[in-house]
This record gives sequence, C-alpha cells and structure tokens, in this order.
Amino acid sequence: MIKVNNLGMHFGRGRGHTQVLKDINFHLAPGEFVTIIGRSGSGKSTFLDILMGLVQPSEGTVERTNRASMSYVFQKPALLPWRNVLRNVYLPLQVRGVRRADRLKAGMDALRKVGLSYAAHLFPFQLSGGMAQRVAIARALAEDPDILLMDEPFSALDPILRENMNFNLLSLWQRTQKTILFVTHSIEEALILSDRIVILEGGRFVQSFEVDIERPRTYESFQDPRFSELYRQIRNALPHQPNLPRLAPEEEEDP
Ligand SMILES: Nc1ncnc2c1ncn2[C@@H]1O[C@H](COP(=O)(O)OP(=O)(O)OP(=O)(O)O)[C@@H](O)[C@H]1O
Repeated sequence: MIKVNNLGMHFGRGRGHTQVLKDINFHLAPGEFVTIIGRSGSGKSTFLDILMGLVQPSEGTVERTNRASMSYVFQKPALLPWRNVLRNVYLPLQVRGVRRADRLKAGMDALRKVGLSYAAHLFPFQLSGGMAQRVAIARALAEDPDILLMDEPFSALDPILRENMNFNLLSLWQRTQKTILFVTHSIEEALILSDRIVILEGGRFVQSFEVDIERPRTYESFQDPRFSELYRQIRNALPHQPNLPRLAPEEEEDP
C-alpha cells in the first residue's frame, strides 16, 4: 500500500537545523494494522504528515500503490462547532463537491459504522470526548479511504473508555478491511491493536515487533503470556530512567 525509501526530514538551517527523520525505510501491506511508538518529539506526526502529502520530505521517496486513498484522524477531533454531527462527518465530501444525496448517505453510513447514527443531529458541545472522537473517525471513514492514518486518536480519553474505543476500532477494522497506521505512546494500546509495532527513536525506526497475539483480540488478550513478553521487550527498547533496572525476561516455569 505504502513504501517509504530512505526518507529523511530536517527543518531550518545553520544553528537552527534540526534533523527529525533519517534513513527511514518502511512498508505498509494491504489490510495491515501497524503502530508507531515513539517518545514526544520523535517525529511521529512529521512522518504521518509526509505520508499524507502535507509536507515534502527533505530526502527519499514515498510510493503509494494504485494511488491508494488516505484519511487522517487527528489527536483532537477538530469538529466545527456550528455544524451538527452529520454535517461535520460529510464536510470533506462537500469540499470535494460530492452531491448532497450521496454525501448524506455516505455520512450516515459512516456514523452507523461507529455506532453513532442516533447522534447525527447533535452539535459538538452535546458530545462526550469519546463520542466526539468517534465522529472524527466517522468523518475519515466517510471518504472511504484505503488507508487510515491515526495520530494518537484516543490519548485524551480516560483509560476505560480508551480501552473500549480500542476494541471498537478493532471490530471496525475487521469489518471494513482497511489498512491502518496508528500512532500512540501506549505500549498496551499498540499491543492490543496491531499486527506490527515499530519504534521510532532518534529519528529512525530502530526496532520492529510482530505481534503474534491471537485474533480476535478481547479483554482476555491482556492476560495472554505473549502480551506481557512483548510488553517487556518493547518497554526495554524505549528510554529508561537511568537508576532503574530494565525488565527481566519472565521466569520459565519448570516442566
Ligand atoms: N515546521 C517545523 N519547523 C521546525 N521544527 C519542526 C517543525 N515541525 C516539527 N518540528 C520539530 O520536529 C520534531 C518532531 O515533531 P513531531 O511533531 O513530528 O513529533 P511527535 O513525535 O509527533 O511528538 P508528540 O508525540 O509530542 O506529538 C520536534 O522537535 C519539532 O520541534
């Protein structure tokens, strides 16, 4: 779906020069769910902006197979307060000049996919944080993209709601067969969602983990021994407090 070759990105020059991304090679296969984890300022949003074509990279190329279409879900829902939910959801279609009847249908279909058809006529101030974020997802789905780019979409939600939204997204992904590239700071969230997790550190993709936890994932998946094993490996691949020991591998049980 997407292939990134030797990508690099820097901003400014001279003393203000910042190298944000270096030598990035990356691919996203059809139907795959891939998550990027990296600390704040590691260049995750810059990477998504480049994939989306909002920013030109300083070096390297981004190839997209068969001109696959993409939609972006931002960290904040960014809804227009004077438009109701349905009119927010079909806004990108309206901008593209899609006929009214078609955009109403696409908007309602997208709201149904996130379980919010009942809220079509509410205004943003009447929504909870989780509802607003689902409206933002519906707005991205209304365009029926091949690829969804999601930049920390649930980071502002409380942990229980966030977990529920994760399972919500998984069932949506299974039903719609979209390809998803997700960004988060949370190892748990990455593990419950993804097929593959890549770590962005110092502007490079330093490690990649295949998440071989059985699907469909459920609340039980948190108890899967592979979950805690992968958690340890990924946590150890991220920066540590210098005075604290790293996580030891789990003890093997006696046969
Ligand atoms: N237009 C710009 N001009 C100069 N520097 C920039 C610009 N955009 C981003 N940067 C710098 O690039 C680095 C990476 O920013 P980016 O927003 O991609 O990080 P991030 O990993 O998404 O962070 P967070 O997790 O906090 O959202 C930061 O140091 C930022 O200051």
